[in-house]
Amino acid sequence: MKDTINCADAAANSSLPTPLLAFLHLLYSRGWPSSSSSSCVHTPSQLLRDFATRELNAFLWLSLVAVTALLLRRFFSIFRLWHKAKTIPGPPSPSFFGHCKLFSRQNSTFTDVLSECHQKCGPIVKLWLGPTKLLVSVTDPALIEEVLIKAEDKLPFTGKAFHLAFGQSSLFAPSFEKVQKRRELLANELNERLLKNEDPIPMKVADFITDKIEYIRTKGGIDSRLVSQHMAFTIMGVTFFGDGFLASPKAATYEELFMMIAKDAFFWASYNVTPFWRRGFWRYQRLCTMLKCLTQDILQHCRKGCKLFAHTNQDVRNESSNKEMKSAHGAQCCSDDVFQDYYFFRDLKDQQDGKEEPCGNIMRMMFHGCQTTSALITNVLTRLVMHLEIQDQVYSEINMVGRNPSKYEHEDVYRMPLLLATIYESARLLPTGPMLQRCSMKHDLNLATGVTIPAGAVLVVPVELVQKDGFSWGSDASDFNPYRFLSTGTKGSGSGEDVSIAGFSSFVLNDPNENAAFLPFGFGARACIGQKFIILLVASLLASLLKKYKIRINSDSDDDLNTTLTTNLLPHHPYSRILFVRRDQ
Ligand code: HEM
Repeated sequence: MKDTINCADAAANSSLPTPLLAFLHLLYSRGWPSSSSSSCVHTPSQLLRDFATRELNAFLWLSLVAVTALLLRRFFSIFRLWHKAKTIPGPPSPSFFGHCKLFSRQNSTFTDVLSECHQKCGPIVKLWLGPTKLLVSVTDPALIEEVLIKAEDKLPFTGKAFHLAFGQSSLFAPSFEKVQKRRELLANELNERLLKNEDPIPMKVADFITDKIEYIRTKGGIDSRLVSQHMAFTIMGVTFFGDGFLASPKAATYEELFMMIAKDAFFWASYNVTPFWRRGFWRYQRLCTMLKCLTQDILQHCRKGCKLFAHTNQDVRNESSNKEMKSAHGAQCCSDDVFQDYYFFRDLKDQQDGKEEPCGNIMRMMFHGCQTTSALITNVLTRLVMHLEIQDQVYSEINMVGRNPSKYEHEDVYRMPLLLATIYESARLLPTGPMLQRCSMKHDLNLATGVTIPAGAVLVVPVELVQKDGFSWGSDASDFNPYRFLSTGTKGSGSGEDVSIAGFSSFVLNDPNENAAFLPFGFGARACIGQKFIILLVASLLASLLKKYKIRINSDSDDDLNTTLTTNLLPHHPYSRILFVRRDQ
């Protein structure tokens, strides 16, 4: 036939590119298309179309197989989760969507829901938060220890909040493997710092904070949350940036920016897909960028000592920073050598890989340290205001240790067991976070009791419940009683009466971590590494303050306090208006 030609010839006569020609020749020589052999009558374009169709079909088939395999895998893992979860007690999931009726009740918090479930089902319960989201809560101290040791990873959500705000870095990442090295380095650095410095809080820091309190005091009642925030920020700033932080004109702006970011960090991280389409998100990202620049600036400032102090930047200065500058005027600035001594991440910096955000770890530690320390100080101040008898006893104890009113060394702080016990007891009654969370994405967790927690389940320890459990803490578990952490030579735990009989010297502080139900700093592989460090710092700071001031309720808002006390709101809203009354007045 005239208009039909042999495939190979047709290809040869056409204007197709040489590599394609060679490819078609190859196909033809191998008998493709199979049906035609020597009597092939395809035109070159038909040949190409056939080829493209076959390729497309093959691609579609492969995609279908891959998607089906993925879906089957997902289906299998959900089925496995449901099947394995059967052995864990807990309320049934009433709907296909897994919604638990317990959550729809008004005014009940998540902790209330868990408390109810534990009362009904025992120390380990499951809760379905959706058809694929299984939460397992544990309240038995022995089980908690086992779970927190065995499960080392955290939920991806935790890392996401830090990542969105402070860029890529390894501290506080979900995977234990990623954080392990950094944790060790940081823990060594903190221990070294404790060994090297005799006084946990340098005198100039205590004086700086006292100046600040004096300044706010002239205005009347103090918001305990605000003053605690300033204290926490100053302690953390000096810890991570060195003494130069006290003189930094940008410190006040830095604090403000941190607080704004802290308010929204977990909200933006709660989106499964990063919400690029929300304008608020971009505003938040701009704040984060400003924070990163400011962190670098402050580091530079501290490195240069006083050189930057004279430099003014109208964009970032505001009225409060002016005041801060005035009160910081007396603070010494550090030289480069001293700065090297203080620069917390000097060792960690060398190990930083190229992908990590510069200063990412400092920002993470400032964020965590400021939030938790500020909450702890507010909590202790509130307890001292509510329990004036304990405040008086703590004051007597501080007086007995005596010495310089602004400066307490480690030794001195260890001789103040009641003050330390007051801090521990405050942290017990109101932990900074209501839950500890872990997960194991790859492997099931087999507990000694025979229960298996399937891979992918979220594990939580409701710290608030555990730390107020009568079984672990006795019949007065809900009361504020720092003496539970003290013992006298003759009997177990002490009491206020023992003070008048035997004096403070007869008290010994028990290690609170001996009680597996004491968890304000977590436990296990991911436990807080700052516990010892921060307790010493906060105790030393409070000793300096209590030596100078009585802390009292602001009489204008007595009614608020009474309401707080009588309605048991304290656990969720620590009392906020207090007065610092000078003892020498
Ligand atoms: C009152 C102050 C603080 C409280 C109440 C607190 C509490 C906590 C808690 C509950 C955890 C999680 C533990 C767990 O899941 O088992 C944690 C982790 C951590 N904390 Fe603190 N913390 C405080 C201060 C600090 C300070 C001052 C530092 C460092 C200087 C620090 C460094 C860390 C680190 C590095 C982690 C581990 C992060 C990880 O492995 O992902 N903390 N903290």
